[in-house]
Amino acid sequence: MKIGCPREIKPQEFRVGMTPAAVTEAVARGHDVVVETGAGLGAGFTDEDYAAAGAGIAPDAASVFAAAEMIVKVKEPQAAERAMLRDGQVLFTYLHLAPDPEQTRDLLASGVTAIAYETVTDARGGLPLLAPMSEVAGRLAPQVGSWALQKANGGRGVLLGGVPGVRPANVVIIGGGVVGTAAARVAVGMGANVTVTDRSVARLSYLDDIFMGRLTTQYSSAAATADLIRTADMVIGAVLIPGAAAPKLVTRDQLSTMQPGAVLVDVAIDQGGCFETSRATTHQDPIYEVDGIVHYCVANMPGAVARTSTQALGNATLPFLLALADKGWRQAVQDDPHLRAGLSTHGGRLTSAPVGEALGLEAITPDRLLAQ
Ligand SMILES: NC(=O)C1=CN([C@@H]2O[C@H](COP(=O)(O)OP(=O)(O)OC[C@H]3O[C@@H](n4cnc5c(N)ncnc54)[C@H](O)[C@@H]3O)[C@@H](O)[C@H]2O)C=CC1
Ligand SMILES: CC(=O)C(=O)O
Ligand SMILES: [Mg+2]
Repeated sequence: MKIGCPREIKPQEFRVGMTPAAVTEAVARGHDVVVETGAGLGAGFTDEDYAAAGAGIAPDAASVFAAAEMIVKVKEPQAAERAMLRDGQVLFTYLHLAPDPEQTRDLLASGVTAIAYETVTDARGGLPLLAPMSEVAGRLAPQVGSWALQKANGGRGVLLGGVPGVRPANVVIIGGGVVGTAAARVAVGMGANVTVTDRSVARLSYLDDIFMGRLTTQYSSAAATADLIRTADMVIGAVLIPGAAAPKLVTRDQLSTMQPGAVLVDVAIDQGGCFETSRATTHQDPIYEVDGIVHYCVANMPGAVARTSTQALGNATLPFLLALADKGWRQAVQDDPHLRAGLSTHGGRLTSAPVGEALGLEAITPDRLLAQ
């Protein structure tokens, strides 16, 4: 198969869809890989590294999109990229369609077969292609939140760990999955007073076990959230209902109950955000204020540590990428129900029920599509 890897064009996105190591494996199995010139530079991989791995180097994105039967990317295709997709082509990347009607419309209009990293599943109920980036974003969340808490950035001027004789900051993490657990690890390590909430008692029990008393767990309810945010210095939004738009768990009215200069870090922004006042920001301009509360809502947080993230993402995507290239998308998703869970559009049809529900569009299941 001809595999194409373009340079990411989302602002300040330095990751790349394939590492030279992934290229080597694909080429060894008889596939052709074409990489856009400069695609890996942000992650520390040069054109020479890709050429040595066996890739062809293309001068621009248009040549990559024209040549490739499968496009491998990181972020959801931007409008200029969507215009280059076509029927019969496979797109393998993050999509986050539920909060994004324009992208959904364009993917359907193009006829592309789009497989979303973030809804591919594993045998233990996890999301193996989301997890590595959630590990990164979770670790970054207290780091960027503590920067936003600094006075010069609009925050309340509170040091996360406090100092002897002065209390540490209160950090509330809503959602104790991969992001929430990684955020808790770093926030606890920085000396904050951490509370994690979740709707899964089993998950809270796991967190209680592994943190051995170094954080507090709380069942997530509207009342518990209202109570916790009043005294919070930082609230990290880390909930997920796979494929669906994030539930809004803090309303605008509630901001006035919070301490002025407190910080909201909405990691769930890529699924639309879990605070009513969240809107996606970029690494260039990451924070804004609403009613005295600082919001950090960068939808591609892992792009900030592009080398680590590219390697972690590449490790996770490689087996799926090889299956798609070796077998073709239809056989690959037929053979693997976990990869099938990522199938989002094909030939102008939406194959994700949560996206259909979020956007009011008709969707059929991947199983029905394959049976036709
Ligand atoms: N902004 C960014 O750059 C990035 C964003 N993300 C996003 O972060 C979010 C979280 O991802 P993961 O941790 O991997 O998901 P996950 O599935 O591991 O964890 C989500 C947790 O939220 C819990 N939950 C669901 N509804 C809840 C509620 N009402 N209250 C409290 N908890 C609730 C679930 O029980 C689960 O434990 C996703 O939207 C993901 O796309 C992930 C990586 C990068
Ligand atoms: C998961 C995601 O949206 C990201 O890594 O950018
Ligand atoms: Mg998006």
